[in-house]
Amino acid sequence: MEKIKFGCAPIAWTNDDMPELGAENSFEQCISEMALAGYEGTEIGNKYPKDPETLKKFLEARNLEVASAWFSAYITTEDFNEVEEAFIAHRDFLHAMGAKVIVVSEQGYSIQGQIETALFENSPTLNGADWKRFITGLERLGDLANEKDMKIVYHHHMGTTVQTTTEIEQLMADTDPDKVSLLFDTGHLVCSGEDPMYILDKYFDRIGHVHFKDVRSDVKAQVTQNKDSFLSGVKQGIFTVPGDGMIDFQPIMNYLVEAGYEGWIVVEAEQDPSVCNAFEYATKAKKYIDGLGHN
Ligand SMILES: O=C1C[C@@H](O)[C@H](O)[C@@H](O)C1=O
Ligand SMILES: [Co+2]
Repeated sequence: MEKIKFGCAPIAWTNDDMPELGAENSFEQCISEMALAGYEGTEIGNKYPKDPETLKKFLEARNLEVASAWFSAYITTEDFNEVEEAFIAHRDFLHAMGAKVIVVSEQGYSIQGQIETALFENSPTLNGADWKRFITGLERLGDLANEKDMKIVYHHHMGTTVQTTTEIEQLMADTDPDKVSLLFDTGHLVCSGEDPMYILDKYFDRIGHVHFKDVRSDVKAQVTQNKDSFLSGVKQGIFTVPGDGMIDFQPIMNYLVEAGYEGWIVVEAEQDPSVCNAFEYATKAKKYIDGLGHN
């Protein structure tokens, strides 16, 4: 792995959590615009070809690599054999695409997809037995990733069982660093009211993947006050690209560079592309990031 590489997530073109957002944007438009905006890699969206050879053809023509892709785990609520089977298929696809890390998020009890559930009041907490089941299952997924010389990077996320600093600390304390790494997502930390520099400094050695997402403070206040859901918040524009919201990315980038981070930084800013054009915002984000200094 050579130092830092910059990728972009397709969620700004078409949102897989709400496919009506950006339904008009095609897969080819999405990857062509990412490449044109100056990115070297992409994560994977639902419109991407499922066959690795076909996908490689499209990406190689645009000089894009696959950084990773999200896996929704239901360790706490579903039969683990099924979780494992789905994970192996996902792992093998990413391995064939040359990715080194697998984004994992536990979605058992998650309120992330519930359009009517107030985001800032209903984040789930696991009881002791569920937490133990979660940790055991997650480490098993880590073993499966290691079989292919890959690692899982756990995505802390609004409205899920691992959202807050305390929950991240618990997860890090209870898992083997050789089996479970951390994904550092600036947008989710700040949206939740956490201090991203604290997490970055404390867990730098465990961070294997980075999502750069910014937060609009006025929309966050509105979503909190109106008791809106995560999805409703996204539609209203709670997230945006780095440099367009309340987060100061300079100290974050300085830390990553000075500490010698090697891996992907993926710009991931889900918002309504009919309001905030995905290409325009991806370009603006890349310019902002380049202005911070890196590599
Ligand atoms: O990494 C992510 C993937 C999305 O599906 C999710 O909802 C988004 O907020 C995110 O950070
Ligand atoms: Co993310």
